[in-house]
Parts: sequence; C-alpha cells; structure tokens
Amino acid sequence: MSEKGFTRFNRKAIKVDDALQSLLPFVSEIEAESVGIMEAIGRRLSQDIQTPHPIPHFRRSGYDGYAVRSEDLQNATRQEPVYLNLVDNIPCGEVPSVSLKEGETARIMTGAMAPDEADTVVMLEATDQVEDNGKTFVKFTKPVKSGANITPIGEETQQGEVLLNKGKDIDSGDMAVLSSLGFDNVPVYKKPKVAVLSTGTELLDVSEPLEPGKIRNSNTYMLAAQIGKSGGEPILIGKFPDDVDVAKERINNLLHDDEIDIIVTTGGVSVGDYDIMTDIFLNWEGHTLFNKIMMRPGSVTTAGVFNGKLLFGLSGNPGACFVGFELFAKPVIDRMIDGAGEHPKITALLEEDYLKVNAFSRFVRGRYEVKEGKVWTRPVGLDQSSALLSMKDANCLIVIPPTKTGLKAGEQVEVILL
Ligand SMILES: Nc1nc2c(c(=O)[nH]1)N[C@H]1C(S)=C(S)[C@@H](COP(=O)(O)OP(=O)(O)OC[C@H]3O[C@@H](n4cnc5c(N)ncnc54)[C@H](O)[C@@H]3O)O[C@H]1N2
Ligand code: MOO
Ligand SMILES: [Mg+2]
Repeated sequence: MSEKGFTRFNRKAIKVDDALQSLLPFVSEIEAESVGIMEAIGRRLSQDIQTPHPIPHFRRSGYDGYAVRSEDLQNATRQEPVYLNLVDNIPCGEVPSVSLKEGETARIMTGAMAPDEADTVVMLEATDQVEDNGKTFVKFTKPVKSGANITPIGEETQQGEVLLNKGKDIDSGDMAVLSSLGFDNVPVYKKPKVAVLSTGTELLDVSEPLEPGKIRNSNTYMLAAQIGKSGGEPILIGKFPDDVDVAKERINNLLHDDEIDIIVTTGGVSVGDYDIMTDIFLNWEGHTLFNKIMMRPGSVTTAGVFNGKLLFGLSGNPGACFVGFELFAKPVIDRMIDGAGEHPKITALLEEDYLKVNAFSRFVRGRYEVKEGKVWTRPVGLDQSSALLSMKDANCLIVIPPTKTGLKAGEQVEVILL
C-alpha cells in the first residue's frame, strides 16, 4: 500500500494532462555548459546570441568587376564611352590599397571590400580593359545607378542584435551564424542523463541467440533513441531479472547517483506476479505520483519522485513503453533544457474509420501526410500495446478521444508529432 492508497489492483486512473502536470513541479532546468562548435550541432542554446558586429562588417562587392564612383559614368554612352584609370586591384580577403579619386577605378572581386570612395561595382562583362602607352584604362559605355552591386555594412543586421534565441536547437543555419560570429565555443544546456533499466527474466541481450519463451531487450534501445531525440543522454543500465531486491537496490543506487537526472525503467508495472516495479512503487522511500492513466496503450505507466529525481515505470509492452515515454518522459526532458515541455500537436483528418471504442483516450501510432494541402493521418501497423513493429513506421500519435461509437474517415483528430 502506498501513502496515496495505491495498491496492486485498485489503481486510480488519472488523465494524461493531470499526470503530466504532476511531474512538472519536479523538473528543474539543467545547468549549461560550453562545448566546441562541432559538438554544438543538435544541442540546445542556453543563452541568446547577440552579434558583436554588423553583418556584413565591411562594404562588400557583389560581383567580379570594377569599383567606380557613379558620377564619373553619368555621361557614358556606347558612342562616347568613359575611360577610367585603373589604379588598384582588390581580390577577396584584401583591402583597397589606394583611395579612388575622380576618373579612377579599381578592379574588384566578388566578396572583396569596396573602396570607401566607390558607390558602385560594374560587372566585368559590361566593360573592356584597354592599354594606352603603359597605362591601363577601363572602358564604360553606360551610366550606373549609385549603390548597385555593393552590399552596405549591416545590411543583414546591425551590431548587438539577438540573432539566435536561448532554447533554440542548433541546426545548420545556426551553425552558419555561430561560426561567422566567432563562437568556437557555444553555450548549450547539458544533456539530461537518463538512466534506462529494463526488467524481465525473459529478456536476452541483443547479441544473445533466441531461446524458447525469451525475447531480446528491445525497449532499452528504443528508449535510447527516444531519449537522444528528446535532447537527453541515454545511460544504459541494462536488463534485470524479475527480482525485486536486485532491481530495488539498483534503482536506489541510481536515485542517489548525482550523475543521473532521470530514471526510466521498462516492464513489470502491471498486476502480474512478477511485476516487480509495481512492488517497488508500492513501497519505496520515494513518493509515487500515479500508477494508472486514462489512456491506451500505457495505462499502467507509473511514475514517482525521490528527493527531486523522477523515476518512470514504463510498461514492458513495446507500444505502451514507447507511448508512455513520448507522453511523459519526453516533455520532462524538454523542460529540463528550457523547452515548453508540451506535446507538439497538429490537427489532421482521419483517412479511415477508427472503430475501436474505448473509455480512455487512445494514442495510436500513426502516420500523417500532407495531401492536396490537407493533413491526413492513418494508423500504422498493429494497433496493440504489445506490438513491436508499428513504431518504425509512425511519425505521430493519433489522439482518439474516449468515444462510444468510434470515429469516421474524414473526421478531424489531433495528432502528436513524434
Ligand atoms: N490481468 C491483467 N493483465 C494485464 C494488465 C491488467 O491490468 N490486468 N495490464 C496490461 C497492460 S495495460 C499493459 S501495458 C501490460 C503492461 O505490462 P508490464 O508493464 O507489467 O510489462 P511486463 O509484464 O514486464 O511485460 C509485458 C510484455 O512486454 C514485454 N517486454 C518486457 N520488457 C521488454 C523489453 N525490455 N523489450 C521488449 N519487450 C519487453 C514482455 O516480454 C511482455 O510480453 O500488462 C497488461 N497485462
Ligand atoms: O494500457 Mo496497456 O498499454 O493498453 O496494454
Ligand atoms: Mg506485467
């Protein structure tokens, strides 16, 4: 009997949102760290990133050509071309070596720094270079608009603007900005360390050959991927037989291990004789928050807290384990790294009838696709808690509210994006 009056069998089912809310008070933001820029890919920024200088930080030529003062060319025509004296050559990475005076021009390459006195760059294709007793001139046959083909300082952004916001997951565009601004070290949130421990005497290691009545421990590896995708770092503790003392001792170590932020177990949370996680949650030094949810699959998903550390007892059934993680552990990890901790939802149209009726909400592994501008969704694989193969094809969970009649094709449903 736990202090909340939970017992093995009489469990008080609570709503998904209430269960999620009951976890959130125990979620604290994880500290930040600084990582090398290449390690920052996919990590979450822990600070706003302001630009220390305008972009671009110098007047930049947009083309290979000649930097000119547009007033020198205002009378240029094919019949009466203007010839400017070539006084400088500015490749990319160099700076102008002379200041342009009236009647002078500088050859300049794309991306190179334009001379202060030039307000325009004329493309090479629109000019000719001519020699005249040892001096080089450039021939222009039409006037140019002042400012053409030169990117002014700060055209993209002025100094001091916030370009990347705290809480953003670093993707390719962010890497362009961070590297351009000189962040060879990047402030990111530490990855919450999530210990994964699977219980079940029936479990074999991945490398072990099958035996009658036994299965390989697939939940641990499925969760490792889900944890990584959620921004956490999976710490694989391994599989344990259905021995409550062994499991309890191991879990206790983890609860006291400052290196571990969250513990996730799989298996043994229902009413079976060897459901040892149920036993642990019924009498442990922590506080059990819930052990029954108004949902399918994963209705026996259980969670508790011990000195501020959350322990999740996910179901052994792969489908239930997967859904239990997505609905409860993923939002917790997200909030630890400054995320909203919400389930990303969109509405979609059912492509086919869903006729299973149920008193609880169903979270059905499904796929959504955009077709003719509308979002459609359909279940994938076996819609059963114990199904293993439906997760690989799923990119969403279709939320089927409690219904007496099931839902018809074309009806609107919410889907949670995976
Ligand atoms: N009489 C009742 N039976 C069941 C109930 C119930 O209320 N009354 N609850 C059902 C529900 S709901 C679910 S969900 C499952 C949950 O089972 P457990 O969390 O206790 O999981 P186990 O019994 O340990 O195993 C269930 C199933 O999953 C397989 N399994 C376990 N660990 C792994 C793993 N690491 N990788 C892959 N597969 C795993 C295990 O072999 C079993 O087949 O209980 C229902 N029963
Ligand atoms: O609630 Mo369970 O995951 O349906 O079997
Ligand atoms: Mg069981």
